[in-house]
Amino acid sequence: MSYPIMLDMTNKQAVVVGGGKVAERKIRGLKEANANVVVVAPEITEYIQQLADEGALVWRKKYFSPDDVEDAFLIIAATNNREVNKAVAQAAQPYQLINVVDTSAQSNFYVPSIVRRGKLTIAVSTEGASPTLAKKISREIAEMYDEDYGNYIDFLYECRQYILQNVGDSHKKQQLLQAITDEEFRKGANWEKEFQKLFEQVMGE
Ligand SMILES: C[C@@]1(CC(=O)O)C2=NC(=C\c3[nH]c(c(CCC(=O)O)c3CC(=O)O)Cc3[nH]c(c(CC(=O)O)c3CCC(=O)O)/C=C3\N/C(=C\2)[C@@H](CCC(=O)O)[C@]3(C)CC(=O)O)/[C@H]1CCC(=O)O
Ligand SMILES: NC(=O)c1ccc[n+]([C@@H]2O[C@H](COP(=O)([O-])OP(=O)(O)OC[C@H]3O[C@@H](n4cnc5c(N)ncnc54)[C@H](O)[C@@H]3O)[C@@H](O)[C@H]2O)c1
Repeated sequence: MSYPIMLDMTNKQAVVVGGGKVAERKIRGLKEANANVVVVAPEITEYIQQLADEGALVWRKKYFSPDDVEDAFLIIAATNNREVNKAVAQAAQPYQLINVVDTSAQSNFYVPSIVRRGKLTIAVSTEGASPTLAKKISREIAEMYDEDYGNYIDFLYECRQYILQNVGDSHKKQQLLQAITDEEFRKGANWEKEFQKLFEQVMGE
């Protein structure tokens, strides 16, 4: 059984070996998470080229060599050559995060299928058993949580900060934190106003 975590990749170096369509998908995810991306490949897709042109990533136009991953926090081996991918895995130190896209046994993490709604991230993984099913399930979940959830989560964040700062009584704190996540509350037309009402009510009790 794997241990699921959310990684803060801000300003951390991610080295992606290979520049094809699988590498591209991983790079999209890494860029979304503000990683410093380095791509090592003799050839890259149009999209990766575009990012390189914009200076949004560093392209080392070359075949892989072990020194490419020396400074990496996270490594993805995504070439179409199993032997090269294996060499990348072997170059990784035990303390580096490594994902080999064609041999999960050489990886120490999998990339899940995700749904994002602002600060809400839902990750689905089958631990490599069926990436297709993981994708299917995450598409089903995407239907359940519409785009507006992003705004709602931002609002919850603000509310929670306010509650933590202003409410000492742990029971009332709990009551408020619970109430703002009620389905009924979320469906309300004016969250701010409803929260104010709720706050006064609970604090007045
Ligand atoms: C979720 C997602 C995330 C992402 O990549 O961003 C992801 N694969 C996705 C799609 C996808 N991958 C494949 C197909 C074609 C159909 C099929 O074969 O089923 C499709 C479907 C499609 O493309 O539509 C083929 C495939 N994938 C792997 C192998 C090798 C192997 O199994 O050994 C092969 C066979 C290669 C071959 O021989 O051709 C391995 C892995 N793929 C994983 C992740 C990790 C485990 C995920 C999990 O926990 O289940 C793992 C172990 C390693 C890793 O890459 O981290 C992403 C969906 C993104 C989305 O939501 O849109
Ligand atoms: N994990 C996944 O989600 C997933 C999904 C589909 C396929 N795959 C596997 O991923 C592999 C890659 O698929 P793809 O469609 O991206 O392939 P692709 O042919 O589009 O791209 C291969 C890339 O590897 C580069 N490359 C080849 N030799 C290299 C070397 N020695 N050093 C550096 N770069 C090198 C090429 O220049 C190219 O950019 C496939 O072999 C397949 O087994 C994984």
